[in-house]
Amino acid sequence: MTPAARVQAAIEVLDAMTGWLAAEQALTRWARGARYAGSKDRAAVRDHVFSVLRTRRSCAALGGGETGRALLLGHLRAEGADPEAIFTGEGHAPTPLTADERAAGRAPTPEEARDLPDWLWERFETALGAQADAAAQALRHRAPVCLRHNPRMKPLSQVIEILLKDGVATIPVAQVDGALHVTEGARRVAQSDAFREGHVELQDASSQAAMAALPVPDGARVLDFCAGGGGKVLALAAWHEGTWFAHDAAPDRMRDLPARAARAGAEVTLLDAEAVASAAPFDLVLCDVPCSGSGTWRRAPEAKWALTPERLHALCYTQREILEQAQAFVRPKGLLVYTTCSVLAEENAAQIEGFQAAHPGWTREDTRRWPVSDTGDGFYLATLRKG
Ligand SMILES: C[S@@+](CC[C@H](N)C(=O)[O-])C[C@H]1O[C@@H](n2cnc3c(N)ncnc32)[C@H](O)[C@@H]1O
Repeated sequence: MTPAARVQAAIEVLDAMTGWLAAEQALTRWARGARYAGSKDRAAVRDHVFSVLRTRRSCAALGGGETGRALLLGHLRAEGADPEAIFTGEGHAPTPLTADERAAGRAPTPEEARDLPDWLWERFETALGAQADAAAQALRHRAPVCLRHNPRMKPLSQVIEILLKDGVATIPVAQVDGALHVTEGARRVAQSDAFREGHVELQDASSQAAMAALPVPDGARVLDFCAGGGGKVLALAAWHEGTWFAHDAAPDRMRDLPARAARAGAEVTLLDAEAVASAAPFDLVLCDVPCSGSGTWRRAPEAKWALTPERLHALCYTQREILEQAQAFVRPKGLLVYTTCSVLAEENAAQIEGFQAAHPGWTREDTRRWPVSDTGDGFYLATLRKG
């Protein structure tokens, strides 16, 4: 495909999403009907679509509208590219720009340039103060790809070499032991020997730093109460000796966990709700709760446009319910750990304050926040000890 044909494909994918078809679904549907597209074409179309979604509001201002064509036009203008050279109508290129399209578009206002809905900007300011703008700006750019080294396998220096042989270049992340920032070949990670043999896992550096901050006693019985794919419990199992349990209200979300655990040489027991109750109490219960994902919106940029105050309210309700359920499974003097990949105060500090108000016997031992940065997502951690 030519660069212009890739732009046309991205326009079609964005138009298919206007009925709220998710980006991944719209891309898959397009790829099924575009057998001629190679992996580089698919990657380029995906990059266009995700770049637009991260910066949708400023692209709409620059392109003069919300259609796929206007958004791509705005994106090209933002990148300093010459839209006339792409919108040629030749081959599979987008048809030439009309006079109206040439005249449409303007520089984004400061509000539009943040690429956040206004109601969320207010929440960013409340939660992050002077750092709010940096967070909004960071969310406009592509996310870093990070790996977690498994110290139970080969030493880190050897693993870096093994990855390099498979075309994956990495550099260690400062201040996060064992975290590697992929600088080249991110799309080759899943096929690399180092990944298939369990030397590394894909995991954001902030999540790794948060798990590394947990005081897990030797031999602890640990329950990952919202385990999903198990990234958090697998990180803990790689660093500590303990007995590891995983639960999720949607058990299907744990379907990859046994294979991931086997690859990492870890043993994790999956528990349904009844089994959690009979296996309790635990020394540490981790609640990596469902959240707005506001610290990770550069990976899932549709979410920042789809979130509503009502949906946020419902998420906060679920988070409270989860804490309430999970606290009952912690042994006396044990730890309850609450984490989100959100930067919003109502999902973070306010939840912990609410919990402590309802449960005065618990002491807060630690609270940490990771900003959205070049190497990691926005992340929040609070550790509470039962009285
Ligand atoms: C943020 S995700 C977890 C990600 C996972 N810990 C990881 O590192 O990959 C939140 C998970 O909480 C689960 N969940 C939602 N409500 C729950 C509940 N009431 N009890 C337990 N898990 C719940 C969801 O199914 C989802 O898999």
